[in-house]
Amino acid sequence: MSRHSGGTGELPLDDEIGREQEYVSMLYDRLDGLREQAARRLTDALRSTGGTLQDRSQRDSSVAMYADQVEQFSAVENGLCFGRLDGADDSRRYIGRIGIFDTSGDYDPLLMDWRAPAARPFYLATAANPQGVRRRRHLRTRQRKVTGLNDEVLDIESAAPGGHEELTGEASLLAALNAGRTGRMRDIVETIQAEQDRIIRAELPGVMVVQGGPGTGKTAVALHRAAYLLYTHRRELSSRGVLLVGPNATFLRYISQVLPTLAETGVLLRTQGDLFPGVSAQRVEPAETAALKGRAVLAEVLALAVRDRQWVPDEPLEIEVEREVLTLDPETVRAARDRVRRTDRPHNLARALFDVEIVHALADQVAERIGADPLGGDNLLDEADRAEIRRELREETEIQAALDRLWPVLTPQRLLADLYADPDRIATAAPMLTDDERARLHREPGGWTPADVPLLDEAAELLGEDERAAAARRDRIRMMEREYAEGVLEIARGSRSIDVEDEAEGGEILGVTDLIDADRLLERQEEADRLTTAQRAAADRTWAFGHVIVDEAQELSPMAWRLLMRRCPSRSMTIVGDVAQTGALAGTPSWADALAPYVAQRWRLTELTVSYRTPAEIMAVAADVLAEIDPALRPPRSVRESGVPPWDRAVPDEQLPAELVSAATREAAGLAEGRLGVIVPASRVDALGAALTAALPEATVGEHPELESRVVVLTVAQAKGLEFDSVLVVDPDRMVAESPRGRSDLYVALTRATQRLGVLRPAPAG
Ligand SMILES: Nc1ncnc2c1ncn2[C@@H]1O[C@H](COP(=O)(O)OP(=O)(O)OP(=O)(O)O)[C@@H](O)[C@H]1O
Repeated sequence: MSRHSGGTGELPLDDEIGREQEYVSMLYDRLDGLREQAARRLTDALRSTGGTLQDRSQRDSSVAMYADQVEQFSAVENGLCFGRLDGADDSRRYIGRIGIFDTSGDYDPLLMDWRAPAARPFYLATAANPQGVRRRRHLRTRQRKVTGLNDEVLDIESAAPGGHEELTGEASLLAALNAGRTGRMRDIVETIQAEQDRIIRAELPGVMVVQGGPGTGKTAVALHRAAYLLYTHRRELSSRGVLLVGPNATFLRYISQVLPTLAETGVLLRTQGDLFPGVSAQRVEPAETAALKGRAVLAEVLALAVRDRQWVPDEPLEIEVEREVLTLDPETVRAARDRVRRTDRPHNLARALFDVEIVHALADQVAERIGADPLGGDNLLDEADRAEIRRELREETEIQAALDRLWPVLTPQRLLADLYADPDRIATAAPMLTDDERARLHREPGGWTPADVPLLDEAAELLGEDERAAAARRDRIRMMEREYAEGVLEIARGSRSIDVEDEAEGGEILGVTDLIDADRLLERQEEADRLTTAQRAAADRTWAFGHVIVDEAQELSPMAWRLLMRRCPSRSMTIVGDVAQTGALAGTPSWADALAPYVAQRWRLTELTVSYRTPAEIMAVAADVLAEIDPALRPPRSVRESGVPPWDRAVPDEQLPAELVSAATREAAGLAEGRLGVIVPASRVDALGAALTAALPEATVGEHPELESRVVVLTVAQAKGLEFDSVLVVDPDRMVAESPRGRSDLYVALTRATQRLGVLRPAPAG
């Protein structure tokens, strides 16, 4: 029989586990009850028809609410309850993923949401500062079964000898850190540490930067903060939404499970490449080109590119209208253009003013001609006649065609594609760039890169939204509404499985999805705002989020910052990253530089100092590389040692693929569970990836590698933010040589392992 740590001397462990099992089983019964109730209410709301507009709108919000609840109650199934706090006053509070109340009695909390203020001592209480807590208990569960306990008694005498006072729930923490990785990030709700808790629960307004070395839990903290903010500021944030931006699609897949298991589905996860609705930026370009496009000067280039489209012809422009020729001379066009420009309206919205100016000038010509007094007196036409002429001219296709040439209404995509495609346009728009830089911008149309997205956004601001853009937005919303309606029905269908023992009810629930399909649900809900906030925000470029969280924020270029700041006019932001890990050439080596244009000095810096991922032995290797990046930088302190020294071996280059295969085979075989990451220079990923996948069927490589495979081959850019139990870093010198920020890349590569690290390098020739 095992004993629980920090033994209490009260009951034998098995009895204690038995008691906790009774309580936990009761909580699961309640959870089932809540889920069934929500599923039943969802079914009823879906089935009911008719009523006034207000009834229908109310029903639509009920459908959304109950669908959400069913999802949330299902998502918290694993680890529903993970802790207990015993107070010095003999009170007892159970802590879990959601709050559950005793609805049959006094509404006492049976389970307290980890985000509630009363749950906070679970993360902060220490023996030195027990905050009214006598004992903190971590409960370990597998599915619905309690499998173990860890107790900490919070008084100085009973504190476990050799324990780290600064760690809360040390035994549970170390168990979590040493567990095999699955290829998906897990939440850390059971073992959040005090320095992390302070960041998670920091106040909502303002810009907070979280700087921390590799493995200090920045991503975990960012995700838990999103969940905390939505819980604590629900009313404020539920209508404006929370946006979380990550570095690439692989990373977003890696973290995608975390928020649902915290019962939060309302956060929009996006990469920079997805931040312009309607564009999916998949095209690849050289790092130097991306860096150039990220520079702030591109905002000026785009402004000039827009002005360049406001054309003044060199020669008079002749327009034939009903067999008569009207002439627009350059001076008239220039004067009209200058007057319109002075209004400072975005280009597309200013077009109407330009039309008025030009039509006026043309109408004057017509009036001169047809209204001239043959006797030499004043013109015979009055203002009403002239207005009629203007109205008629405006309808003429020839005139509209001329206006389209002089001041074309443009989409951001059109503007940018035309600019890139034409060296003359680039020359006019970018006089401040060098010849080489201008040459870099030139390219044929065909898809967008992530670095184009902030430029499209900038262009959209300069152009303004015209009718076509508004129509495209409505189409996107319509499409998402359909997906949403299908999602709701899927939840209704899925929720039936909870009811399998209740045949009659189960039959009824199934009946609903037979009765109504997504199209009808969509039609029925025509009048209401049916989409979740996150969905509406995703379709709308001009959406202003209530809070924006950026992970790996050191990678953002100045142009990307401009885009993000537009999405968050309230400047309520959490910016998470590590300037020592900056890989992108346009990324930031300084938070102050990146933020100064938007908030000047009004941002606060918080730091995470302990690495939970990287064991001390591996951190020592990475520390040497960090010192080469900047001798003033200090690596985070590792929370544990793995007892396994990292190895470093040089082999002749021609033998490197074979050596790598055998090292990977060995490492993979040594993993009881967990994952092996093989991180290689970008220029070698194809060849080494092919060698590994040929030899190891469980290996995967590619643009979006399958992270759940046991062996994953990736470049540093792909490995950013990820982790593996064991890591092989291949050809580190080439990694460093491949980019001006190569040392930061190597630092990232060396800090991805939770247990073991091997370095394989080609031996110097001769
Ligand atoms: N309090 C904690 N309890 C349990 N695990 C934790 C805790 N804090 C961090 N971890 C674990 O440490 C690992 C690293 O966390 P995370 O990926 O958030 O670090 P990071 O600072 O974002 O790293 P990087 O800069 O390398 O991307 C993850 O496996 C995470 O679950």
